[in-house]
Amino acid sequence: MFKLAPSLLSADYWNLERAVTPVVEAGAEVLHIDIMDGHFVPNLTMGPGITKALSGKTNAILDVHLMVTNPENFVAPFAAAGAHWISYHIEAAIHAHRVCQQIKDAGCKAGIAINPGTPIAALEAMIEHVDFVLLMSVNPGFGGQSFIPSTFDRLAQLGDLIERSKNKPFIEVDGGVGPANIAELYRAGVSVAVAGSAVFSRPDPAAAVAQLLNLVEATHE
Ligand SMILES: O=C(CO)[C@H](O)[C@H](O)COP(=O)(O)O
Repeated sequence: MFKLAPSLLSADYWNLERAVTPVVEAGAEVLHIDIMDGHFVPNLTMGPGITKALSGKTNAILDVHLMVTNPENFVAPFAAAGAHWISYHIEAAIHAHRVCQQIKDAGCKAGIAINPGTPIAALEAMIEHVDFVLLMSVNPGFGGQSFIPSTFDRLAQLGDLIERSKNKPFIEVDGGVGPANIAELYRAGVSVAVAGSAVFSRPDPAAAVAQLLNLVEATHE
């Protein structure tokens, strides 16, 4: 089942409740929470406090994307704060297998994220272990960037890798997702699409969610 994951990076931090409630009511089942450390990526965002503030206040899945070095230091605090899914970067994890196990032991789904410049083959050893792959379709660090078209080739490569694997992680795509590409991404095997500016920078975020979900739904007609 396809899920839309609005990214809080583009939400109104002044009143998160007012930002989040209508998009969840409009059908967004996942809230994507971007954690940036100013080191792995050149930007700073939030810590576990925001995740904790949302935990128990919404039915949405809390999807924490760690764009940090030393991800092993941040699994426990985000799991304790109420994260349901936690992803970390293959480029940042020296002990990728250990981090995956930490996430699962904490009771969360484990995702491995990969940057546009990293070969898909880098995921080979982890594909048997993770619950999902977070394929970046922009270079991480900022919202509102343009979707990188070669993501579609990479989706095909990732699909082949998953096909050869006994484990079947789902695919989440993040960056530059909007009305122009969401249906094609779904057809290419994406189960969860992150959308920041295409939801929260629109005048009516709930209507934007409905439009994006309808575009996916229309592929079944
Ligand atoms: O991880 C991210 C940036 O690193 C964001 O989740 C992503 O960029 C979403 O924003 P937009 O949909 O505006 O591209």
